[in-house]
Amino acid sequence: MPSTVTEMAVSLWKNLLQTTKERILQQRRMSLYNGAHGYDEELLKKKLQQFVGGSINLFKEDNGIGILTLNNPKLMNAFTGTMMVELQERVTELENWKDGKGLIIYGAGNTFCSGSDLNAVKALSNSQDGMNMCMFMQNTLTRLMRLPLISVALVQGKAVGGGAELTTACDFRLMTPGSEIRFVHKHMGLVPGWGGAARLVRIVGGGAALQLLSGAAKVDPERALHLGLSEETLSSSDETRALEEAQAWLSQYTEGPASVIQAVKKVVTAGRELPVEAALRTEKDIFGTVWGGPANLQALVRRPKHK
Ligand SMILES: CC[C@H](C(=O)O)C(=O)SCCNC(=O)CCNC(=O)[C@H](O)C(C)(C)COP(=O)(O)OP(=O)(O)OC[C@H]1O[C@@H](n2cnc3c(N)ncnc32)[C@H](O)[C@@H]1OP(=O)(O)O
Repeated sequence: MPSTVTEMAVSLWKNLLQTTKERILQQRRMSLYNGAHGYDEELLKKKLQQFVGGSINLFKEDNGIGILTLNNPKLMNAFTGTMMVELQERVTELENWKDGKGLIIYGAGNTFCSGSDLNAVKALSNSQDGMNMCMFMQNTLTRLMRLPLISVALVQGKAVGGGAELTTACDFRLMTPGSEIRFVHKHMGLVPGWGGAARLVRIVGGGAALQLLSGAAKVDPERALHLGLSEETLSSSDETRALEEAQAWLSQYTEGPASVIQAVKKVVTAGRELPVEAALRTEKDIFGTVWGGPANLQALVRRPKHK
């Protein structure tokens, strides 16, 4: 039990900080869909587990950058059922990564991802399974988008269908020479269902999104840059070199303590997603987690000049 007034104040402040952190974490994890939407996640997961193959691998580097690999190169890294479930597991792992600052998503074998595995999709083509898969992937990709990490999709080769949608769940896209992003859904008699349309409109605007979806056009690095869909065209399309380039690009934004980088991403997420008053209140809460924190106190001692 705290005895002095100072100890009580410190204990109160710690409790407040903890509650704020828990509330922010809870908001981030909150799923878009649950039982109230007719969504039965456990049932869907059982079905997805029947479509095996490939893997989603996560390597957490000491510098706070996570490397997430879509690994099913035989099928151009198409998402099998087990890969969908694994992606959800990796996102949970990333949500709990205290030292994380950044994330790079890329595909094995010099290509990004060709969407969902058409073999699985065929077997799940009834409307209830389709809706459940759509809700499952929207939940996962929304959580991915809201991770307190600065995320980059490294697009080599092709990002097609659901693969194109996945790139839009990242904060940034970097493309290698000769690569393409293509929303082919129209040619499959579909529209995006993994949240890709909603996110694309926010990235490139309504007009350009309409053109890309209705034209199912191949977007090369030059057009992607022009549209603001990609940040930069890397110089190498070699897997190892492109990954090094992407890491170097990302490091300019991830330098500094994890607590501060994570707070930066959280205020931007709030600004992107919430009405302005709610975003301001969230910003205040997040500010409270860094104000008077170790990085802030050290900076006050150092008194750096920002010339
Ligand atoms: C909401 C998401 C949405 C949904 O399903 O609901 C989607 O994701 S829709 C989009 C689904 N994806 C596709 O329709 C892609 C179909 N594939 C292709 O167009 C091409 O394969 C392409 C452009 C990705 C790559 O072409 P490339 O010439 O470079 O390679 P191959 O065609 O020879 O492909 C090698 C090998 O991979 C198999 N493959 C590729 N993508 C898929 C896929 N999505 N599912 C299953 N299998 C896939 C392809 O059939 C080849 O295998 P093979 O045994 O040699 O025929």
